[in-house]
Amino acid sequence: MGRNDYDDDDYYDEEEEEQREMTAEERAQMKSGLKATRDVLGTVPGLTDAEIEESLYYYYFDVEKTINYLLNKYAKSMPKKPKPAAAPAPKAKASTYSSGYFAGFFADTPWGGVPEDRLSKMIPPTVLPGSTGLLGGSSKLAELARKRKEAAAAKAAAAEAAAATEPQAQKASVSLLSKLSQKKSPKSEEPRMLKSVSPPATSPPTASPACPASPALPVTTPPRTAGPVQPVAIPVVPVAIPSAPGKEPRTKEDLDQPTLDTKPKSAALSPPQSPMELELPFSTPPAPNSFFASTFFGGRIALEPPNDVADGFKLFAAAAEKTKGFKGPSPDDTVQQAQSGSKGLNKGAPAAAKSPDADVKKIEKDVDTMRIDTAPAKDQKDKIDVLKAWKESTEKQVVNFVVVGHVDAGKSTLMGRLLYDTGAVAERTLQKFRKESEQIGKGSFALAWVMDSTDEERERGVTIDIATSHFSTPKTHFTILDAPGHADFIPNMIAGASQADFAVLVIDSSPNAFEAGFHRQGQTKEHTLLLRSLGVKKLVVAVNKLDVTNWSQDRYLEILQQVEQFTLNAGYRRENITFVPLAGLSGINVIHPLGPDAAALTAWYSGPTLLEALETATSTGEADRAVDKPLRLILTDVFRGSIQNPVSVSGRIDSGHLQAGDEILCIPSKQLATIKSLSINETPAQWAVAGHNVVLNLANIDPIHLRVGDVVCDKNWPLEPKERLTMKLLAFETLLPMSVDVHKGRLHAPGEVKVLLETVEKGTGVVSKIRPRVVKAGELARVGVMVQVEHGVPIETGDKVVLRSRGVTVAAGVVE
Ligand SMILES: Nc1nc2c(ncn2[C@@H]2O[C@H](COP(=O)(O)OP(=O)(O)OP(=O)(O)O)[C@@H](O)[C@H]2O)c(=O)[nH]1
Repeated sequence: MGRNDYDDDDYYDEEEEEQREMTAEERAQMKSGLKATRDVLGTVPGLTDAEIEESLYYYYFDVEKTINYLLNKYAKSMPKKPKPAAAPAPKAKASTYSSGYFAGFFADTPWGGVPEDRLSKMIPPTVLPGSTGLLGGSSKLAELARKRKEAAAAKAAAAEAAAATEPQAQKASVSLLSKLSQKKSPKSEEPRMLKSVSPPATSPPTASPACPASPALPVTTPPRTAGPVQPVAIPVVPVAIPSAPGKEPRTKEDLDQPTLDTKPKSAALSPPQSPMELELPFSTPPAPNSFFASTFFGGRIALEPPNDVADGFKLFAAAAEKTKGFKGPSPDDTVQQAQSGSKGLNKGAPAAAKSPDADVKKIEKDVDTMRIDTAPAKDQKDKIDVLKAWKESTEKQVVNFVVVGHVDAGKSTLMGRLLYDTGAVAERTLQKFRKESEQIGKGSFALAWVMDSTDEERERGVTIDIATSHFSTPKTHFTILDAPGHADFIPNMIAGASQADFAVLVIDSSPNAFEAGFHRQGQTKEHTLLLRSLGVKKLVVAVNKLDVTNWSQDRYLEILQQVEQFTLNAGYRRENITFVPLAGLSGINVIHPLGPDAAALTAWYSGPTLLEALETATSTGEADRAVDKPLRLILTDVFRGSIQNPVSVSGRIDSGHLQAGDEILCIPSKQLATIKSLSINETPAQWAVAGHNVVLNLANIDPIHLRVGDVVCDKNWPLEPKERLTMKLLAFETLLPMSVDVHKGRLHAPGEVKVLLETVEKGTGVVSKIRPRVVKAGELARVGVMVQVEHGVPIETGDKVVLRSRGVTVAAGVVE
């Protein structure tokens, strides 16, 4: 067995673990942890240093968890006034994840090397009230969210008024959380975070650190009376769009709050404002910087190592959770379920999902239909030489791109403009939206509505999937991938990015807006980095809203320099990045550079328009396509095309090619099917190659064998479904043996990080530690992941996979 292999018994050896000597690093951690714990707890009768050390060891030197545990254990003997827990968290030791740490992880990714002055503070995408747009909610969604928010606020106000007049009624209606906020007795001022998680019932158990005996977190239990919020306990519900109504967006100060803050977070303890919040025991609390963000920026600002108090809560949450899977649906499961349950999604749900009480006539009809659902596979001699046909083809090339950027950067408006100016949207439609948007005093959103209006997704009320819009030029058929919605942002983005040839990064150049999107709580950097780690190599950077700066060349260059430096450090090659100054609202330099209004721009700019940049990114994209590799197509939908086509599937061909009459293999069901006919972007076709978005009408297969996320492949080059994956990955968060969601494009499966095989040194690839107990954020490692899906998942060597846990991206890497 190779050193990277693992099997069912491959857990840590408890005895061996207990007997082994501590390393120098561990001894140092022990020393600083002991001091930090004592600093917070002070002298507690009966609490010895040995016990603190034992607890620290058990909790992987995590000070916060240790304190949590000891506080609970010695609650009774604690002095009345414990040391203010709001005191600054024990200073993390200097991070080893300095800039340049990640160099070499992605072959062409010079991670790090970010100059000091460019170091920035990043946060996960913020849920801003009413925020809208691509990868962040459409304008219509914003409207929906706003209305919901208003309704919720009105309801809350009414409840408050009623409560003021009738205390008894208040008592009955007020939620547990509001009770908590009312009980702000001195006692409740005790360090709440410290009490947030129940430690093991007795003394630190001697169970294997890999399989802590601590109980699983009470996933569904509401907080106890004096208990704090449990940020990790509740799955994200996609419809819980706004943060606490009326609450200001998070400030930098919020984010800088030490975790040991004794003050209850107002978002967590304020009375619920809506029925949704009554269900959820907390509003999204201000989160500390994610390690994902910290990892990439190598900054001093947020790079506490995992044993630091500030991140200990998260680590404890992960460790305390049973490694045998989530107790209920994982956050990403919740998102997926919400998506699947939405009206209209997966129009043709597999027959297996139908009720057994289906109408007999319907069954007969289906049987009849199945009779025509047979198609002979083509003889070899009838086959088209697809590669030859493709090379000789004068057909338009087909290209997908995903649009990202900070909230309000103007993504929807810009894409609306593109659709309108290229003729994909009729003048009449725009007029209609102008009128409608003006009626609600938001005339400037008309173009953004164009973007939303082109897809039936918005008809469903909530955009629940990746929406697509199309436009064409004489040479190219473009598909815009739009994955709106905040709560399900990352899974959708993973799916969107996995289908994209390149990305358009939209930047708001107006004063302070660029800085907000790029430096502070902005999403610009996080989007860009996540895209890169998902394999997107090309960027078109749209420096938008330059009209606001009077087409200032200086402003354009200032932005260009900063973004260029950042993207190069993030692993993009200079030749794959194109900057375009423009204004989506007026349309200057989107597809037309000229005109009287453009004089201020053309005075100093003679580069490409946005459309030209898209075409250029496209042509370089062709070379990347694996047209002559084995066929791989991940299903994005399974549906009933028509009576003649009872089983249809859609997706983008990742590699290889296919043609009508081909016999294909569906994985993981391992069922063969025949392609009766196909279409590319709704146009009937005889063949298709990598990069094409196709609908395949299948014969000789029961739809019960087909699921979204399955892979269609060449029967002669089958893909073996895997239950165990060995991954080389970059950890964005502390990684332990823990439950995770495994994402590859649309594929989404529950799994478990089963064994940490080794950590690997940057650049050199030399193994730095075998069987580490944890992989810290920022470390490169090889890990074994077990997928908890019958028959395994269609993932193969070389695939890029993202691991998420409790709605947070914890690692991304390549399957070995
Ligand atoms: N002056 C000016 N304003 C613009 C331009 N493009 C967009 N805007 C305005 O910026 C605001 C936000 O535009 P959206 O297109 O909704 O931005 P978005 O990035 O899609 O927003 P989210 O979906 O919230 O992320 C709207 O009021 C637009 O009218 C532009 O080129 N110039």
